[in-house]
Amino acid sequence: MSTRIAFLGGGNMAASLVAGLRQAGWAGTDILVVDRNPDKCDALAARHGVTTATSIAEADWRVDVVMLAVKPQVMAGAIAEMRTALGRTSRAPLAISIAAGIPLRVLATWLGDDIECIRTMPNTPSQLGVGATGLYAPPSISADRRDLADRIMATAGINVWVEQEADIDTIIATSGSGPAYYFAFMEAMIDAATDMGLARDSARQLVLQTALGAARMAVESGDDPATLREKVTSKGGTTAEALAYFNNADLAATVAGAMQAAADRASVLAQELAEQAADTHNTNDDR
Ligand SMILES: NC(=O)c1ccc[n+]([C@@H]2O[C@H](COP(=O)([O-])OP(=O)(O)OC[C@H]3O[C@@H](n4cnc5c(N)ncnc54)[C@H](O)[C@@H]3O)[C@@H](O)[C@H]2O)c1
Ligand code: PRO
Repeated sequence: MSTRIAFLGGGNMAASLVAGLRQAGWAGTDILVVDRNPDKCDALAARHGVTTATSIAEADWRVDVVMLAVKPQVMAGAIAEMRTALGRTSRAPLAISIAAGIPLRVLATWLGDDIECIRTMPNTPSQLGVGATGLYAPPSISADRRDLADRIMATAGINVWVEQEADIDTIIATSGSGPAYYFAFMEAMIDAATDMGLARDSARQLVLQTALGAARMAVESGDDPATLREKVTSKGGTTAEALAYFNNADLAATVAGAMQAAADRASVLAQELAEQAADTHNTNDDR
């Protein structure tokens, strides 16, 4: 029997995952996207043949899996609406969160006792099937449900399971936000080559193909990145000059600092949402 998946939120990341699922052969009719923005729904329906709904209340929630794919700041409200629409169904779907910075203990207060949740952190290259996803499931989740989450996220690229939830914050800082770091580096190189005299389009082609070539070598050659770097670097040559400049500017410390800032932001977000969840709980208790 087919597995029906709903996306709560049909934005950038959901669109990437839907593309990965469709490319892997998942039937469009088994995918429901619920997004209040009709343009997002229309675009996904036209491109991938998925079913869509612009209202959480009116969507058909008879699904096996719900991907929690709205922004962290609006997740509580969206889940509350979904919960009402779901009612106390006899067959609660598995929830898979892709949200940054919402711990499972907070999601549990929003989802209720009967909906189990697995936490994941995918990235946007999922849309090409070359994504990287980190996953964490609490010990209470069955092997079958873990396998289901693994099968779904594997349509997006590689999966890396972690044993403790705290590692998800490091994954956010590594592969979740990571594509943006590489894009920023590409932008800087294109600008520099253009400033140095190349036509922008030539600079763009050279920079992008170099990024693709370097990534493919790092993945496919069997050599580690340090060895590959050494193979480009002639003694007393041009690459050595550029790398010395990076070293003087402490590139490694800059990268480490940026990644720590991303992970710290995830914990701050988690703290804020935990406080918000506790406030809501207390307010409900006071009624
Ligand atoms: N973009 C990334 O690279 C990335 C990577 C990993 C994880 N994430 C996580 O994915 C989630 C979504 O991020 P995104 O970048 O796709 O955001 P986005 O803004 O592109 O998408 C969110 C979508 O949710 C919809 N939405 C908001 N409130 C809604 C509601 N009440 N009912 C129905 N739809 C509603 C919006 O219309 C929007 O289309 C976030 O939690 C983020 O942390 C994003
Ligand atoms: N994009 C989301 C953010 O910037 C989560 C990781 C990538 O918060």
